[in-house]
Amino acid sequence: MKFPHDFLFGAASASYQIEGAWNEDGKGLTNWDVFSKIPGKTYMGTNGDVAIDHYHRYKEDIKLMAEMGLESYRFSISWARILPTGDGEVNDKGLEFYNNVINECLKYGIVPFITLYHWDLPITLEEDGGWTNKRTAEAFIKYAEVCFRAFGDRVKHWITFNETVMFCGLGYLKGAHPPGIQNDENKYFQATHYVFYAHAKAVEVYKEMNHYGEIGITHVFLPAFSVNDHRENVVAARHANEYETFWYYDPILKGEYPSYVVEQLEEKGWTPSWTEEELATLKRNAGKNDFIGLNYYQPIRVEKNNKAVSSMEHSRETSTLAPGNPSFDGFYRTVKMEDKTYTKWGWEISPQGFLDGLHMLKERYGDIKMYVTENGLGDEDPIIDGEIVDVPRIKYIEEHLKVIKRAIKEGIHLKGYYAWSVIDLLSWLNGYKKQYGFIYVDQQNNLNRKKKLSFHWYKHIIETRGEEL
Ligand SMILES: C[C@@]1(C(=O)O)OC[C@H]2O[C@@H](O)[C@H](O)[C@@H](O)[C@H]2O1
Repeated sequence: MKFPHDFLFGAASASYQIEGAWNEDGKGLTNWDVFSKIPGKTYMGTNGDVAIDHYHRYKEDIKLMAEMGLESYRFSISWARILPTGDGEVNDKGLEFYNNVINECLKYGIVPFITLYHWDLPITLEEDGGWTNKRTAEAFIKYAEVCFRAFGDRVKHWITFNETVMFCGLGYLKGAHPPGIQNDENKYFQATHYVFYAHAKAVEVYKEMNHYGEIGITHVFLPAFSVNDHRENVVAARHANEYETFWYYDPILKGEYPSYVVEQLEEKGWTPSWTEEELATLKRNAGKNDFIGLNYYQPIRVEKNNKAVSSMEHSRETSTLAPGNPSFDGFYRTVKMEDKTYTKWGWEISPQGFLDGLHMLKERYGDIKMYVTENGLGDEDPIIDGEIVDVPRIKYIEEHLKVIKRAIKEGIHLKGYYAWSVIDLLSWLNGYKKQYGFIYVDQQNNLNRKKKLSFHWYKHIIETRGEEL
């Protein structure tokens, strides 16, 4: 059986991780331009000043995507290219660049799927409190409207935010992302709320424009499962799902926060300073979401944490989602299990965990349309006789596509798959060591591009619409 005719086979990237040209053509400074240059913050001091120079080589890259037969390309817009000071004047050169990228995609019949925010925030807003300041939410709504007006005639698929839990969690709890704050639960929850508020307002603005496209948000999908059937561990898994999944999906799809978490925030004094108008905005717009994007890499296996946890000291290493760490509130800890398989970065490889998680989402949220907006294997790809033989990545994606096909058969409303990543790119915390792409970029040789084995495999899967999977 083939994948449905309207299922999109895609691949993804993000502006800071591929573009470079960090200070060209009127682009403003971002939080990552500054944070990545603080000694010790990134792996081997890597940063996105050049990245893989996609800003100058986008035509070559999109031509390669077309050769792969890619049906859709998910990429993000750098806010600071459009509004260099975050909420001031529009930069026409920024509009020009993304118009060129969109038009290049359409030239090959590749459907552009745009993420408005993939972590690179104009520094003026970061320095004014970032997502803990409502000004940033208001600025995002202005930025989104500028993009809808400039590109909305050709772009019909919009994601507002990528992985809120990552830029808020790593920004205010673990300190591994800007603004580099550790253990500030009040700021963390406040920031997530203003992001959800900004999302709801952007949905409202988009729908009022009658562009007849679709809009949603992308979250990390990290379904939690108990390590065994002991009651305290089952409770721990429920706690993890409430904080890591329902806190993110409920305000979007239900228009209200999960009561389990709200009650505990009140007890702990972590309740965001939200207003009735903001809460009403979430409620009013929940039903207008067209889809939810899932970035699935792994499930988590959890058990109750019974060790006292003082204020935790975090590092880049404890921030890469490998198992073995306690949750921010100390309630549970993730566990590496003997009978599971893991990537070199300690992420469990579990297509079954994805399928089980999808059914959990359907049970809670009904028949909402979903896209897999990221899935892929971070690896150090073997090079044999000059060829990049990334067989592990082929096997990883193959197994997840098989499960996606099965999920569709089981009634899960999945409409597309975007491999992370279309091309090797800069990882925020792993530099260029952790590769994800179908296309290799030679960091030692003029950033030359080269098709990997997986490029040819994915081309075949797309051509045959995955019939053999
Ligand atoms: C932490 C990490 C990684 O480097 O492995 O997870 C997978 C992937 O998720 C994406 O949303 C990030 O933009 C991209 O950089 C990657 O980030």
